[in-house]
Amino acid sequence: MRIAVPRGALMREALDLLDVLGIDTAEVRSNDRKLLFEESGLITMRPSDVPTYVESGAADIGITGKDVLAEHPERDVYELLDLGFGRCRMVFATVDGEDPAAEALRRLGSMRIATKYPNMASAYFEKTGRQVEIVEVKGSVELAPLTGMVHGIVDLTATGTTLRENGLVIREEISVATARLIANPVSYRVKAAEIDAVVEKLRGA
Ligand SMILES: Nc1ncnc2c1ncn2[C@@H]1O[C@H](COP(=O)(O)OP(=O)(O)OP(=O)(O)O)[C@@H](O)[C@H]1O
Ligand SMILES: O=P(O)(O)OC[C@H]1O[C@H](OP(=O)(O)OP(=O)(O)O)[C@H](O)[C@@H]1O
Repeated sequence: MRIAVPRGALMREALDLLDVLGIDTAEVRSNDRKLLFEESGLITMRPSDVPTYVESGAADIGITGKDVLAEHPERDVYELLDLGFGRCRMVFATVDGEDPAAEALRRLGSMRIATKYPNMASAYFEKTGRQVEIVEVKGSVELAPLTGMVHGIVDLTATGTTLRENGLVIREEISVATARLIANPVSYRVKAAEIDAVVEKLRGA
């Protein structure tokens, strides 16, 4: 079985869980440039690429954040288990003080919002009846309102440090995300016993 493992924030705890399954993660832990580990069946990648590899069948199962899955609901993967770790919140934030986004809405009838999650952000503001123009950025989203490029951001926060260090405050909480175990639908049928055994072990872990 081939398993897609997220690098970055989710990696250490994902590998700890794979240890529970009896998979040897030592080589992955000791080599942060190599990507495919033939013996253990592990392939490592950015969390946002995990559903792509799992949907294509290049990996049978994988671990990624709920936020990644929510941004791309069209991906044909099964979500099997909430793994509990990697907990963070998707929030709407602006600079501290008088809310520039509310002000823009009043003045212009619309606000500019920077995010790495354009689909989730659009859906949220549509649901709450506000007109927005989404500016997609690839990272360090907190910079966008500080430069005057946008009136607010939609981004993930865990400790709140990045928001605080950049003078931003949470105005609204949109959702909570944790790491999820996902599977390729065909793999799930063909390797049902093996994948069910993984789910049971991880549920107990
Ligand atoms: N404090 C946090 N900030 C952002 N993401 C977090 C945090 N805590 C846990 N996560 C989870 O980790 C994932 C992001 O991990 P990481 O920051 O390593 O990726 P990235 O470098 O942003 O890569 P990608 O291009 O896939 O977004 C998120 O999708 C989320 O599920
Ligand atoms: O609330 P905190 O604990 O400070 O964590 C939140 C920060 O972490 C993430 O960024 P990441 O390090 O993934 O970099 P990025 O902004 O380039 O995606 C997220 O996008 C926030 O910027």
